[in-house]
Amino acid sequence: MSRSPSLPDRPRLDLDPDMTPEERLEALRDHFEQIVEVNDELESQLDAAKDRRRSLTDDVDRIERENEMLKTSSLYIATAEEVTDDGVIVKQHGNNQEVLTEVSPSMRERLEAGDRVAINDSFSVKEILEGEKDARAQAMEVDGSPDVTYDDIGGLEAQIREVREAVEEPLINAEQFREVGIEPPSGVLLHGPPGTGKTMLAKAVANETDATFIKMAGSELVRKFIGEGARLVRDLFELAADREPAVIFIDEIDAIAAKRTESKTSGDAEVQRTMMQLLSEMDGFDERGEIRIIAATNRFDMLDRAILRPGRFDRLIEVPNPDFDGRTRILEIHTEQMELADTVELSSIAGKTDGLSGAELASLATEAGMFAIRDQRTTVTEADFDDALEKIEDGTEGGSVPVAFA
Ligand SMILES: Nc1ncnc2c1ncn2[C@@H]1O[C@H](COP(=O)(O)OP(=O)(O)OP(=O)(O)O)[C@@H](O)[C@H]1O
Repeated sequence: MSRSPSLPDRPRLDLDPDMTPEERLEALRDHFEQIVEVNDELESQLDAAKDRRRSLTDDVDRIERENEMLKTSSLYIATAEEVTDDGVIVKQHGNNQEVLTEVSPSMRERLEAGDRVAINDSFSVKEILEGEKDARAQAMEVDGSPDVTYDDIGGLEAQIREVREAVEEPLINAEQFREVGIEPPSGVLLHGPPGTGKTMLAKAVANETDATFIKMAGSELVRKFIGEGARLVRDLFELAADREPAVIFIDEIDAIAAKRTESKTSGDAEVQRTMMQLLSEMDGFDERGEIRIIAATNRFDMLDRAILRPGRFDRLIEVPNPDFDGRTRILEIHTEQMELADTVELSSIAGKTDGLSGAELASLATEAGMFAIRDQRTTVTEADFDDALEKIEDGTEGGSVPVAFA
């Protein structure tokens, strides 16, 4: 810090009684000039001091802001790896940095190895993230033996054929692919409107190949597990390797693989990291063994084309809303267990339901059953289907899409 400049000496007036009036006048003039000089000097010192005060005030404001930011600054997510006598070893997510840190005795009592914790810049454990212990379990749906079969899927014969060829064959006849010397498609992307059977297709392939079905929803990765997307994608592939043969199903992939937008918010950076992790997992996937990847989207137009390059999601399968035959078959499937009146013509209902998805047709069947129950009947009539259709159409017009009962 610079020292304050010293004050100028106060001018002295020495008047000798023996002085002539002229000499006295001269001395007074000199004294006056000295006073003016000192005054100028003091004024310039005052200006400098004011400048300095302004700059110090700016510094104080800046430090106060920084202090405020530090007090409210983000915490990082880490896993407590080991609780030792010397402290706790935590591993920060994202950069995998491991540090030994101290915790308060009360926190230490509650902390167990494997807990997810929030740490600050100096790695102090600020919080134990209860209930979120196993993000991996929450973010992924693992089904060792899904019970959906191809027969449960209506109206998607061509899509079933393509999925079988792209996913099932390479899993069952891996050796044959090697002998012929061709690479099976890396990933399959199912795209089409919501509720058309994309998830069912992925589950049916896993069922048919006795593979574990592992589902992860892209939207959840970016909404619920902020800051952990990339790690969870890595975990997903690790889990699939542990459980092979496995079918990885990434639903709503558009949430992590949308075209890059102009904005550069931290949220975008995080989504970007998650997508890069997915791409790198897929690119390093030659030695993957018996793992196949299926992704699904309702927003094909939004996808970043990088994920469609060869070696990534290079087999595109469109899964549209069902046509007339498809709707008839879906209605057959979903009314199989229902007591229908002999007069019910499913083809007639299919004729009235153009534009409805498989999920909406499933919902229609359930709603029709509800109308019969309300009327205390055990047999469902075509009028029940008409009432149900009206209700579903009202719901759709109001903006809410009916929920399908799987
Ligand atoms: N083609 C179909 N055949 C029979 N049932 C179907 C069909 N499509 C959808 N359904 C019914 O709708 C439910 C939801 O379908 P599914 O989850 O497979 O759709 P999705 O295309 O994955 O939807 P989203 O894009 O919203 O995730 C299924 O459990 C089933 O009851």
